[in-house]
Amino acid sequence: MNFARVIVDVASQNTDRPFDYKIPEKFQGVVQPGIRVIVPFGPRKIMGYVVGLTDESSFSKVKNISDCLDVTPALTEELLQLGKWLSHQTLSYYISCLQVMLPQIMKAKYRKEIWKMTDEPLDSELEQVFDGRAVMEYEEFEKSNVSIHQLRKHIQDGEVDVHYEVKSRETKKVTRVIEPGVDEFTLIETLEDLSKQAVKQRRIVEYFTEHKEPIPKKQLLETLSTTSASLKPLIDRGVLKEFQQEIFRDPYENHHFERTKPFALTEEQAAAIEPILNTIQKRSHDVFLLHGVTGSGKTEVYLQSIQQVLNEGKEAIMLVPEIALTPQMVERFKGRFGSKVAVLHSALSAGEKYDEWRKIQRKEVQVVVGARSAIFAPFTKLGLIIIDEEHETSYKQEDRTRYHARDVAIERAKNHQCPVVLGSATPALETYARAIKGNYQLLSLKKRMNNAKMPDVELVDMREELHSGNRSMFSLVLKEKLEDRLAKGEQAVLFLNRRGFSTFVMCRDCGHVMECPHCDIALTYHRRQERLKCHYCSYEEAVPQKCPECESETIRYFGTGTQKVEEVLEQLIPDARVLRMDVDTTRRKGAHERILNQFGNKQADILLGTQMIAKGLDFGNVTLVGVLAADSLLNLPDFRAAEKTFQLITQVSGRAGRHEKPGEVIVQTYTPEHYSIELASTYDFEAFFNEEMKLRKAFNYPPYYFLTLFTISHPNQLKVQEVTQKIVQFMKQNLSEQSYVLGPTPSALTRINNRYRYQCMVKYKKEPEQRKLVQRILHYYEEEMKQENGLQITVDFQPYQLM
Ligand SMILES: Nc1ncnc2c1ncn2[C@@H]1O[C@H](COP(=O)(O)OP(=O)(O)OP(=O)(O)O)[C@@H](O)[C@H]1O
Ligand SMILES: [Zn+2]
Ligand SMILES: [Zn+2]
Repeated sequence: MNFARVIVDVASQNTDRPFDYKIPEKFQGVVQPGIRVIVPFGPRKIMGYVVGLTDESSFSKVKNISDCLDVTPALTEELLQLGKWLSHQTLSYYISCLQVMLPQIMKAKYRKEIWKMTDEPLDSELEQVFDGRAVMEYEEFEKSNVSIHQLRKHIQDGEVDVHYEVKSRETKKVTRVIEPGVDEFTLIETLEDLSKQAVKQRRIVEYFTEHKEPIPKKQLLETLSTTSASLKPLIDRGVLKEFQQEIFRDPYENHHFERTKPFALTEEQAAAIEPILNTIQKRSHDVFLLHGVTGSGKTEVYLQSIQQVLNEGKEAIMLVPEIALTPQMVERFKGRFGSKVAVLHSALSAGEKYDEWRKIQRKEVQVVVGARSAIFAPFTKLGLIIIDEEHETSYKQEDRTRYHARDVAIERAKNHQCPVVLGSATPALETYARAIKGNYQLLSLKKRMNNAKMPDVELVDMREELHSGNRSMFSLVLKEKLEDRLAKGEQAVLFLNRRGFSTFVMCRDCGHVMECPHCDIALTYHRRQERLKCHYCSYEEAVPQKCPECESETIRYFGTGTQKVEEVLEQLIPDARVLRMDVDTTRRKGAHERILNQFGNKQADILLGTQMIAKGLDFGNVTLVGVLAADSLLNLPDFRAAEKTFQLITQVSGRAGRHEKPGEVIVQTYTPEHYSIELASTYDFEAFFNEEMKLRKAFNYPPYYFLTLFTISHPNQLKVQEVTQKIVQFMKQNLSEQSYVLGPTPSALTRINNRYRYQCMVKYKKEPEQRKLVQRILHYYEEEMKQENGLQITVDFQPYQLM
């Protein structure tokens, strides 16, 4: 093959196709689909992905590939195909889809430099900037007063040139390793030949008569307390070999994982796992929904399914939501499968992530446990994909390539002819509807382990609490129960939902709320620094002493943060030992784990936290769960608000009474009559599903209709309105009668970072031509979207964030 087809690292409509490059002699055989190369492109050199090889090119002037960045393909043939599919699904550039599948660190880094091409001094200030050097960073020129016209003139005169350097960022950590270079007998012979004085050499050879495996040089020298000087003659004689070996940064290096054995499955578990195991053995594709109440032993079903896959010599991907990827969770998989497991999640450093990814690529592991992007693990013999807590919206990527891991999982499983298992106690409405229709196979676990009861849920009406004179954020019952557990030496979990909930500052006299001057949104009060911050742009200011509107001094903080709850709790129950777990207390590496360990070791009575504690926790001594403000999600402008509320209450309640001791849940709410709260308190998923489906049907929402959301933004409000209006009209004209095109509507977050935001929402059942229409729109506005701070149009074919 003489030519390679390359997707270049430039995300634009014009470059969204393969370019042909000639494969120079020296790279023949090395260049193959999936490897990363460096190619000339216009005046510069950039990175690209080889997606195919061909003997002939229809272009007359074809440039050479400059360099290869990989020896082993970074992307498998299947992933190259998947990238194509992804780019069609999400209407993103192929290059963006290829990059989303690889660790961040493998993206190229570009450096722009200016090279002086003459020995004569330049007749401008640029000469001073060069300061006697032949090469300088482009940035230095930008910082100087030399104009771009001046630079251009020098370039035209051939006196300077602008170079683009491509750097690959990944670094492999290597170490020098020693191993025997001869067989055991020769080693023994050598030992006999060595003079008695060569004590150190003798010791080394002796060591290797007993140890055949390679050992890091440093470790060898330390173990035998010797030096390189004694090693060298042995290496020179060929008795020992020294070489470089790649070592992996293992984030779990210092952990000891207790090996676990499979449990004997309960009757329910056995019935649920059987069809999964059958499908694995038959090597066919199917999608299962494992609907199991919290604590019903879903994880054990996953573990034993994976075991089956390994027995078949195949590989498995296990997806877990980022916040549930706790050390406890990792331990369950490492404990069962040991070093066969790689872990991919965002808390790892870029280097660690790359190393975990390399273990997969080098076939050193057969199981990957990870968050969303682990769905792209470069396995070639996939036998199973599991998505735990499948309803979690974090499986949807919210920028650039807006993919949903569930869709990608199903696509990959089709490619590999293997099953997908979606698991949840509260499946997404869309998923459950498909399972009922028979598109997915429904498997149920209705009972908790050991037939433990689901904890009783008591709803506390906070309005009544207020009427009876209790102004605290803790109801009397909750306070009493907390004290009761404390007395018994049992533990409690307190959950505060912070999504859509924040501490804002308001004037009690005139009602003025402190807002961000760039975004139409209230500023959040940060107590530690006594500052107000915007969570959408980086704006911040000091807390004012007086109201900027009416000069009153009665400025007050509203809303509830975990810090605030902690303080109140300290006054309410001074003896309680409280651990707080939220973004603030878990920022440091390992903090998450430390807090959970402390709680597990009973060094605290109460674990207070946000979303982070809603999932995956499995502590037997927890017998009480309190939900402080159950309705905070309900008021969001989102048609999934009720669904999210139901899911969250169910998940949190599931943390209590998981082992021998029975559990209890207190849910504080201002709207106990809301069906999502009422039905969550009786664990009635079916009833909730039916109720919610009625509403979705009435308002034409998923799963009855599909949605497409356009978000248009620009600094000028009139401009945004005008463009949105045009898009609405265009879609109305071209879509079928059965579809609804809504808009232009200001987004719930109408202004972010000084940009106005409007929406157009399309509700449809079947529009096979829709993507083409959207493409035409994007094409039409392409020029305007290229301008800095210009028009932005994002299109989401499966929107979860509607604000
Ligand atoms: N067959 C079994 N025999 C004995 N114990 C089991 C069995 N299966 C699971 N368990 C134990 O029961 C507890 C609950 O199981 P698990 O955590 O797997 O439930 P889950 O359905 O994944 O829960 P959640 O959705 O709430 O996270 C765990 O401590 C687990 O080790
Ligand atoms: Zn005021
Ligand atoms: Zn802002």
